[in-house]
Amino acid sequence: SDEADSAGDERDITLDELAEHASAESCWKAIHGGVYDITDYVPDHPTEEEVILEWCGRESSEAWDNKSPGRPHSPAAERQLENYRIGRLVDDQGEPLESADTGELPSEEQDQPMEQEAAAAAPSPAEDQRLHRAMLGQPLDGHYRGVFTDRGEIQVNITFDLRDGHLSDVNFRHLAYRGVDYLTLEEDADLYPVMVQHRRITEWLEGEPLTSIFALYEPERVVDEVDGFSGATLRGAKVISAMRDGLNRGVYSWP
Ligand code: HEM
Repeated sequence: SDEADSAGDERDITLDELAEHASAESCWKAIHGGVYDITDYVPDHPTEEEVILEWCGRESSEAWDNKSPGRPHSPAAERQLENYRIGRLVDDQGEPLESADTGELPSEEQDQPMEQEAAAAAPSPAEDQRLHRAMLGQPLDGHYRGVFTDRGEIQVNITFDLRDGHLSDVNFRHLAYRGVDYLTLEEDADLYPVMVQHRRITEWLEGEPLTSIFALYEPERVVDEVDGFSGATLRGAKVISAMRDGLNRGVYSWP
């Protein structure tokens, strides 16, 4: 019967035999446990031939699953691939191999990358855009002023403009801590680098969406070390607080 014929066509193929078909004249690939003779398909593949030829004779599951990083081939491509199946990949003992590296079973293969992806995709608090939009609402375009005050001392007074939800002209009107006015520090002052770091914050925010202010909870994302002062010396939380104070007060003046 046909069924017996196609079952008979299914051969056990080792990595050594696979490796003998590594050219355009005879191009075999192993993908998730199957071996495919795609010699006739190569000219039809929708890329430069080199992209697909470099995998001839090799275990190619990684390449198949990542046309570009994270983008697998479509279900239509999978159906097409099955037309070229000639056997299954086995090790020297004749045991089926899911991929050349690990010999994992298909079910394990599928579970693991998804868990890893979910872990990698979970945003840190500084990255959670949905939460940030919920926290900020939809502020109007305009010019804003806000302050952060601690124990009676105004430490941060910041001004900024919003246009289409994006920041511009972010400036400190006042920046002080324990009686030291950072904005009037001389260049040779010990704390001058901290003022430089705060300036970098305002430069970094320029043109960014408003939600990006939350990145300042992790200031090392935003500023490098300056003369031995790390991002940790910055009080990003104060800047965030001052900006949110400005938003709460509402538009200070219209553009
Ligand atoms: C193993 C090495 C392979 C690599 C590195 C590779 C890479 C690519 C790339 C870069 C594209 C570009 C278009 C896009 O981004 O959608 C693509 C599309 C495509 N490839 Fe491959 N490919 C490989 C093998 C194959 C094989 C063996 C087949 C079928 C027998 C195939 C079928 C297709 C099809 C049908 C598309 C159109 C888009 C889709 O349906 O996903 N490819 N491939």
